Amino acid sequence: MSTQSQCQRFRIGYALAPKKGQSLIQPSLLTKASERGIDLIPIDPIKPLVEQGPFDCIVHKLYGPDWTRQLQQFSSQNPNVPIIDSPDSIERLHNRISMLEVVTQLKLHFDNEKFGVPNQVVVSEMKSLTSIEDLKLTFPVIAKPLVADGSVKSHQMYLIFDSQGLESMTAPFVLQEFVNHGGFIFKVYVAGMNVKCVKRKSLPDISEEKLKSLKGFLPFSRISNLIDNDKKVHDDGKKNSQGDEVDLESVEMPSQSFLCELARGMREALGLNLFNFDVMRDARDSNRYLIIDVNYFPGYAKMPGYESIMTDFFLQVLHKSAVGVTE
Ligand SMILES: Nc1ncnc2c1ncn2[C@@H]1O[C@H](COP(=O)(O)OP(=O)(O)OP(=O)(O)O)[C@@H](O)[C@H]1O
Ligand SMILES: O=P(O)(O)O[C@H]1[C@H](OP(=O)(O)O)[C@@H](OP(=O)(O)O)[C@@H](O)[C@@H](O)[C@@H]1OP(=O)(O)O
Ligand SMILES: [Mg+2]
Ligand SMILES: [Mg+2]
Repeated sequence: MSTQSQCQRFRIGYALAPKKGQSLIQPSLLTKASERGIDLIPIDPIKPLVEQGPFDCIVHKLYGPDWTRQLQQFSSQNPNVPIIDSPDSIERLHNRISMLEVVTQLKLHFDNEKFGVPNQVVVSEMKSLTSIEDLKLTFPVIAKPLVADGSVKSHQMYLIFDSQGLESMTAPFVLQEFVNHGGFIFKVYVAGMNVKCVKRKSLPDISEEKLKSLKGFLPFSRISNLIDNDKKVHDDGKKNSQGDEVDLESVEMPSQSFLCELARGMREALGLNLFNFDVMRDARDSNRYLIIDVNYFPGYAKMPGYESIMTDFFLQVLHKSAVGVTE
């Protein structure tokens, strides 16, 4: 998109929790957006949205019936102003089953790559829990909260090694098979048509040998949320299952065309513009990719060059909206 002429400026309102606003709306983003004709304006969630503005677009990551009502009222008075994204579409990512169902329903085919999700089941109540074999899973498994609503507890997980560990859990939770994947994951950030893949540290592989010595369960949370500054994946044993240290730098990225096509499919199926998804490369088959998590409006500021990517996205939305109006 060319730089906007000085006379034509766009106003994008953003409604974010204070901590999120501070991490995303950095001076570098404000400057980049302004240079390209966009003013990013904070929305006060306490005041009526319809009394704020005018806006050419709204981006948000707030939840709750009152905020949804505010968005509906604003949309009814401003039907041509894009709301990024619709609360109904976002809601699908707040459940760890529905967030991945979309992936299993994608009708995409690639020459080399295979993709899917790990085997998983919902345990709604402990009394229905029988054996791991009945669940058609094998240890180790990961217990993840069924609800992924952004609360701290929605990121609290447990690596489970045996039936004793399983019986220690509190339902409801999703039980997902643990797949060895080399101690790193790919985090694929999507902002409209813009797709950016980064590498992050992950749980280390668990060899059959090591599994024999592991008992009960091991709690963990948000291990892939931080950026590895030294580009190395360090696990507790400092070695992956092959016995050598994993160097993120040496990890080969999946093909960009595969990721872009996967992102396009998810974007259309989810009806969302702003999300990322975590992808593991199966340690047993380097062409097999497993999607394990989809997050709404993630931490884009951790993405290299996020200022240009976000501004490109904003301009694409504004252009589409302007063309839509004249059509
Ligand atoms: N099925 C799996 N097999 C192996 N490792 C896994 C699996 N699922 C999750 N992990 C590891 O646990 C980490 C956290 O899992 P997940 O991404 O589902 O949690 P989250 O709290 O939603 O994370 P985020 O901060 O990305 O939202 C993953 O990044 C990966 O390192
Ligand atoms: O800041 P937020 O509350 O949006 O936290 C999001 C967090 O971004 P940040 O921690 O860098 O900000 C994201 O990390 P990356 O995937 O980008 O690594 C991811 O963990 C999301 O799941 C979180 O959203 P939530 O699931 O909790 O709603
Ligand atoms: Mg994740
Ligand atoms: Mg997540």
